[in-house]
Amino acid sequence: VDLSLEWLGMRMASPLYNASGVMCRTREELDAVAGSAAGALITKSCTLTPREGNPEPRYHATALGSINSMGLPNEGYPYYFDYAQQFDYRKPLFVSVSGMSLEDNLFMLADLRDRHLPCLPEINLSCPNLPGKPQLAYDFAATAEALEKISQVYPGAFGVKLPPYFDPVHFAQMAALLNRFEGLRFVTCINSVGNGLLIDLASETTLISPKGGLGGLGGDYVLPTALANVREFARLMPDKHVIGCGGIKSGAEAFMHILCGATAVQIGTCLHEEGVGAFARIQHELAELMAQKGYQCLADFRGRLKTL
Ligand SMILES: CC(C)(C)CCc1c(C(=O)O)[nH]c(=O)[nH]c1=O
Repeated sequence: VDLSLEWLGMRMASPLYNASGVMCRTREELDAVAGSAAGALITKSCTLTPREGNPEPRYHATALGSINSMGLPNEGYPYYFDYAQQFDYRKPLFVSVSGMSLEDNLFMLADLRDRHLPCLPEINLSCPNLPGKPQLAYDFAATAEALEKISQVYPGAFGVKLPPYFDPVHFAQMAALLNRFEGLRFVTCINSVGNGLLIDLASETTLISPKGGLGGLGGDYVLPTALANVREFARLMPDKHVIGCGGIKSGAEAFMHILCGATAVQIGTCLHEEGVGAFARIQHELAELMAQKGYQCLADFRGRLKTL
């Protein structure tokens, strides 16, 4: 069974890598992912200057997944761009960018452009918007304007990290918008399902501190939403790659994401809970599943989900 893939001029020995935000804030964490069975790695979303992030507890895992309101804790963009400068590129490296404003995003992307590095940016469209406005990716006009300016500043291939959508009209509007940008070569679906609330029954208290306990959901909680977003955007944007993220904890969910059209898949909650050993385990389970089904390579089943 062959788990390798080639896309956008990059070769990956395995379709699995980390979701931005997990196991990727420090160079030690990034090196652990790079030294694991992961096929690639991506950095924590960075901002212009270092950020402490929100007060703890800001992450909590349950039997069904996780909730987080980290608040973009990161070392500042030069830390990650310097990591990308010294990286050996034996596997692809992506840098996640999530400026606190469009100006910050443009400034960081111009710096990345001028470094002429082999890494590709994944621009986090869940980044904050103007006060009183929803996150950028839920404000279509603002997203269009941002992508226009980003495309002018950054000539190379780039991708975007999308929050989940839940309405067919939103899938259609977002895909039509994203299809206008040639330089936008991939979308990563999905970011955490926003503003959930989990409660500790004994203490009658929220599980995390920030935002009155509201936080982004990951894990089993989000698999159906992640699969729907991957399948809809892969269908609506046939010329772009879709990277699947959300609810992957075994070969089965990795298989399902690829069946929905994902080129590669990212692991978040499961990686946070299990550590980098999850990559080899999930990879083995995926290979087993493919062998049982008689598939030799990922292209044998990618995007082949059947409907009734
Ligand atoms: C939610 C933001 C803080 C605006 C962006 C960073 C981020 C975070 C975070 O740093 O809280 N958590 C997520 O699950 N997804 C994200 O994109």
